[in-house]
Amino acid sequence: MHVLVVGGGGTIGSTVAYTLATQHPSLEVTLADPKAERAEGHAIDLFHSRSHAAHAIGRPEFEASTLGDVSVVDPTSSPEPDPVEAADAIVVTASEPRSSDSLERGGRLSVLERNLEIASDLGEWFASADPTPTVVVANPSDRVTHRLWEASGWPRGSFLGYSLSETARIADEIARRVSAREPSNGDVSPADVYCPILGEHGEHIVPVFSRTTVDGRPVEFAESERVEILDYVRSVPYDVIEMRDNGDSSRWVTGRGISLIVSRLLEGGTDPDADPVCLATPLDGEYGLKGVTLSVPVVLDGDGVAEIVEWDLSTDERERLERAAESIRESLGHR
Ligand SMILES: NC(=O)c1ccc[n+]([C@@H]2O[C@H](COP(=O)([O-])OP(=O)(O)OC[C@H]3O[C@@H](n4cnc5c(N)ncnc54)[C@H](O)[C@@H]3O)[C@@H](O)[C@H]2O)c1
Ligand SMILES: O=C(O)C[C@H](O)C(=O)O
Repeated sequence: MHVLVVGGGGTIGSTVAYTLATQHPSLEVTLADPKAERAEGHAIDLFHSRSHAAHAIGRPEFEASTLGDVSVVDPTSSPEPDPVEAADAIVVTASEPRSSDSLERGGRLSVLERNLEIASDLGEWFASADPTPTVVVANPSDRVTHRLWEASGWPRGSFLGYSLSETARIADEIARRVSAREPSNGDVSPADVYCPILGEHGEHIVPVFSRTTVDGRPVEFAESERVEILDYVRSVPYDVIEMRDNGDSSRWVTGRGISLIVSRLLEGGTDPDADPVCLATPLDGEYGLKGVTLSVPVVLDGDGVAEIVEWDLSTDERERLERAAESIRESLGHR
């Protein structure tokens, strides 16, 4: 199996590559980045990190003969053989560098114009290869996913815009709040919280409070609490950036979430009886929306989105989803 990480010399791309390479020692990983030397620095380090584990430290983690390679290509030099053709899954983290405008809430939109141009170029590159499931991380991820889909000519189900970190963030905040309500019951773990999030990866997130559970039981929040929960989810990635000297965004939760999605794609999809996962995919009438890409519940197979699941939403959730769609359409110039 082969994964291509486009933007693999950067923070998120190299973190995804590390996570995948250590989880799947035989996986071939290619890092595509115009900063090829920087990518090569990651590739050498990554290869050492995975080959390390074949040596006996008490016992080897895997058989040395199954070790996969980590390689680098410069996408601007028409690499042959084409790594897009070789890939079983692609991750796109290619992005304009973070600017001073991107350091606060709403900052994802500051790289819109340049990242749409990058997406158009990548789409042209991808177009000559067979459709391959592609997880899009570069921000603003829903708009970039939409542009990449349009430019590639691949089926819409090939594209999955990544927005899942918000699910981890909201679970953490809900666990804290529910624990504080009844301290005598002990702490609730975020692992016991289920709160899917639809909509935009940005200010227009739509937490589905009507389906939220703690330990499998429905949980209610007053409107004032919902506002505070939303505020936390929107702000915390920017607090993380600031705490890390405005250098990198949330590489660990993002790297882990993307690696989980890629792992499921390589295994042939999600379990049919598991909860759907919320990822951005181009819509064609689902939820009454067309010509826009935003996060909705999806079931995965080995090619990408096998099915978009249409949940019954509350009136407030539906209106918020429509507002998210409007905001995305507007910034793409689609009215
Ligand atoms: N969706 C999410 O949840 C989420 C989370 C974190 C970061 N992000 C976004 O992911 C993107 C990457 O973040 P980062 O911190 O890794 O940035 P980064 O600047 O460290 O890395 C971006 C990399 O893309 C490369 N690149 C630029 N143009 C390219 C092209 N045409 N082809 C291939 N590579 C190209 C750059 O050389 C650089 O190495 C940003 O847009 C960021 O906002 C999204
Ligand atoms: O890169 C960012 O601006 C933040 C990122 O989208 C995140 O959710 O961590």
